[in-house]
Amino acid sequence: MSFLEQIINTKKEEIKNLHNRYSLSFFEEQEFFHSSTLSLVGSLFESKRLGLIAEIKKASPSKGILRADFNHAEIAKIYMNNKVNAISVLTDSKYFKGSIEYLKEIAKFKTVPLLRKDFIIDEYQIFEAKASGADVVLLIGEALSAEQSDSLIAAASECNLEILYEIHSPAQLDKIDFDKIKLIGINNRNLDTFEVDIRTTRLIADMLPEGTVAISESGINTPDDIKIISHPKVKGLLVGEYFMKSEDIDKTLKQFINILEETNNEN
Ligand SMILES: O=C(O)c1ccccc1NCC(=O)[C@H](O)[C@H](O)COP(=O)(O)O
Repeated sequence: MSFLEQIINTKKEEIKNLHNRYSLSFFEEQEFFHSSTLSLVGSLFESKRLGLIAEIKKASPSKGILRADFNHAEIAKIYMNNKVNAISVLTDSKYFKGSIEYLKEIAKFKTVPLLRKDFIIDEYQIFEAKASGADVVLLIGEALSAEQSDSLIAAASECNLEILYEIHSPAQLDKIDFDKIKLIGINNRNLDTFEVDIRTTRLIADMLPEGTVAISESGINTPDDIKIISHPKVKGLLVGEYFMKSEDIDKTLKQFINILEETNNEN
């Protein structure tokens, strides 16, 4: 069984519990379910530099615990104070030590769009995301059939949530309905082997149709990485581990944003 299949099996169990515990009306009764959302796409287009989605990620399956003194709310405040374009909140508990509660708490003081980062395979997870204050949901192409994709896209649209549709190989492009999907996450990490190759971004960005915007995800640390990723269709980066491992997240983030601004001025 591949690692992704293993995660999806865990999700199926979690979703059974979610269905048993909550009715759809429970989500509809939550305050966030009816509040307006913040636009990641809008933020990327308004940005004068390459966009940045900074991730809140306590642990990863490939590296284990990334940050011992982890405090989701403090990290979120640092990200917001530095005006990142969005915050990605890992809500998977088993493999990433995340929580949907982190998303709910951060949403109470959000000033930038929040991405629910999880392995979404069921509409209930979309309704839960909206009820917890998310603005964007991640859909992972490799984890979904065409039918599942269609119903999740419809549910996200019903909830007024934007979609970041993630792929990590050119073969996964064939499944995408580009009339509905405009924001593509190109994951430089192979989800089964955990291998990272940041050249994946340009390889796939070259194949995207006009009107599509890409975010490069995973394994991004240095100014050289940013240069290798640079491509007209790539409007943003998603960075987790690099910030999580920093002794001083605020300082590291400021330096990173300076590099993004300098890179922009050079182009
Ligand atoms: O992070 C992992 O090890 C991982 C393993 C298997 C599936 C997904 C995984 N990560 C999810 C992500 O996409 C990353 O958290 C995100 O792109 C940030 O990557 P990084 O900057 O390398 O932390």
